[in-house]
Amino acid sequence: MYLVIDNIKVNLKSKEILNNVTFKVKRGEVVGILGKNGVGKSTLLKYIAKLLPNKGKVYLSNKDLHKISNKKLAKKLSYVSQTQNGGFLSVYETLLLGRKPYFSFSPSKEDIKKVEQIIEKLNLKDIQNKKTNELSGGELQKVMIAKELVKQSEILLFDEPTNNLDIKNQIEILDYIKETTKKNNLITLIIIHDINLSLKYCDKFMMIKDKKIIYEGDESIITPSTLKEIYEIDAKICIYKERKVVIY
Ligand SMILES: Nc1ncnc2c1ncn2[C@@H]1O[C@H](COP(=O)(O)OP(=O)(O)OP(=O)(O)O)[C@@H](O)[C@H]1O
Repeated sequence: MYLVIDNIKVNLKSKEILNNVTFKVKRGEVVGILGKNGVGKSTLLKYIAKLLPNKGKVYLSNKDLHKISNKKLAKKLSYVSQTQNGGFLSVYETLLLGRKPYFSFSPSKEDIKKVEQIIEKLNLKDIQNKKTNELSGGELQKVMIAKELVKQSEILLFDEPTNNLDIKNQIEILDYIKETTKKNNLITLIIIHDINLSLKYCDKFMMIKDKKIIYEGDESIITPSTLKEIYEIDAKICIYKERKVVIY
């Protein structure tokens, strides 16, 4: 079963941002989206998450996800944006809110169990009673990722999920995202600027330029020449412990 994006076109304020974007992602795969600032990476994720005026042509098992109710879509798909705002709810309450698509008035034992599991897994115990507007940027980012992960949806969309995190937290979050994608056969799309991190965690890559995906495939598409074309940089690639590493 695949997530299929079929020839989408996105205009924002009458400017064409994406045109002729088509791809499919297999279950169990983490796909890294690469490209320069402003090429439309976030726009692509927002489109899939049904957050833009343009809609349609996003299929999961032949079903157009934009034609199901928002409540059903909220269960199927999780989206974490690039910027986060805290509020007056505590971390614990915020995580419970992540389970909201599954309950009407009060959370079930199952919802509470899932929240406690993610607190444990992502080491959030020390901050669970803090209000989210009293967290550091990195803590807040981690909580907002956890809030989406606790939903256990089939499709995970992350827009630079680790940009505020220290290296230990980056590894912890990306390890968990990869582990849960494999274990639960999810579909994960992740915008990531650190190419070496993307090489460590992504199974496939999409490179965006000129409003479309110009390269798509496994790590073999990450080469000095594609990096030059995408980012206009001179990079070298070496192999360290059987892993491809990009040197800028
Ligand atoms: N609400 C909007 N209205 C009009 N134009 C927009 C809007 N949001 C984004 N854009 C424009 O769309 C283009 C793509 O933006 P997008 O945020 O998708 O880029 P990106 O590749 O995610 O960039 P970055 O790496 O900097 O996050 C940019 O030129 C941006 O100015």
